[in-house]
Amino acid sequence: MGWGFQIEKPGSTGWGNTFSLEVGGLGLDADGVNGRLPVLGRSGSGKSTLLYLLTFMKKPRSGVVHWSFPDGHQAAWGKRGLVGRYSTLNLTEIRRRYFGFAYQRSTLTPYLTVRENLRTPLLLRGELGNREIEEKVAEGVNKILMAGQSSGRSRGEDSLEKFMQRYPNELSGGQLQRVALMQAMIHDPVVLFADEPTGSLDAATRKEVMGVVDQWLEQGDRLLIWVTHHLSDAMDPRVTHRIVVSHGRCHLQRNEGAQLNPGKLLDG
Ligand SMILES: Nc1ncnc2c1ncn2[C@@H]1O[C@H](COP(=O)(O)OP(=O)(O)OP(=O)(O)O)[C@@H](O)[C@H]1O
Repeated sequence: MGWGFQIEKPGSTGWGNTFSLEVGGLGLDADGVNGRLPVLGRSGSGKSTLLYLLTFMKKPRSGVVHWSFPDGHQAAWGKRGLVGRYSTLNLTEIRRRYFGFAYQRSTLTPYLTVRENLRTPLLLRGELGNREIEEKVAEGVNKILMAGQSSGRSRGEDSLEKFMQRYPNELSGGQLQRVALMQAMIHDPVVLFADEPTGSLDAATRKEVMGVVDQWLEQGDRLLIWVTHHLSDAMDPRVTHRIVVSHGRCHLQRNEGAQLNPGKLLDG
C-alpha cells in the first residue's frame, strides 16, 4: 500500500446508545482512488460521524484508525486517542499540516474577519512570513470569489479588500461555504475533508468552486474525502471508488454507475 487509511477490525464508533456505526475493515490506498473519494448515504446514516472519526475528532469504540501519509509519517487513533507506538506525529502536527476540514456547521470563527479566518491556518502552519500570508489570503479569496462571476453573478460593489474585512455573519450562505472551503485548504493539507462543501451553491458556481479543489488535487499526493448528495459527484468518471454509509455500516464501492441507486443514497 502507498498511503491512505485503514481501520482495524472490529471497528465501530457512535453516539451514546442512540447511534452506532460499524467501520472495521474500511480502508483505501489514496493513489488507487485517484485522489477523490465521495461519501454517500441517506440523511442521518452517519456520514459526518465517519468524517469525525477519520479526522481524529471522534474516538472509535473499538478498532484503530491508521493513517499513513505520502512523506512516510504515520498516525493511529484508538479509543484512548492517539496511539503513540504507531504514530510519528502528534495531534497538533496532524491538524496543522496534514488535515483540512470544511464541515457543515461552519468552521469559521464568528469574531474574526474573512481575512483573519483565512490567515489562521497559515499562521498555525508557521512556515510563511507575513507578506506571503497576505498574498496567499488574497489569492485564495480571489479564487473562490471568481467562482460564480463567470456565470453572470456579481459580488456587487464589494471590492476584494472590503470582502476580506467582513465577518462571517455578513456573508451569504454560499459565500460562507466558499470561504470555509478555502479556509480548509489554504494551508495545503494532504487530506481535505469536506461535509457537503457546495450544498448552498448553484450548479455553475459549484462547478467552478470544485475546479479550485481540482487544481489543488492536481499537484499529486493529495486526497479529497467529501460528503455529497450530488449524483454527478458520485458518477464522475474521475471517481474510481466511493464510500457508502448505510444501515450502520460503511462500504468502499467501486464506481460502477449501474450499482448506484439514487433513491437510496442521495436523498436528504
Ligand atoms: N453530537 C451528537 N450527539 C448525539 N448524536 C449525534 C450527534 N451527532 C450526530 N448524532 C446522531 O448520529 C446519527 C448520524 O448522524 P450524522 O450527522 O453522522 O449523519 P449524516 O449522514 O451526516 O446526516 P446528514 O446527511 O443529515 O448530514 C444521527 O442519528 C444523529 O442524530
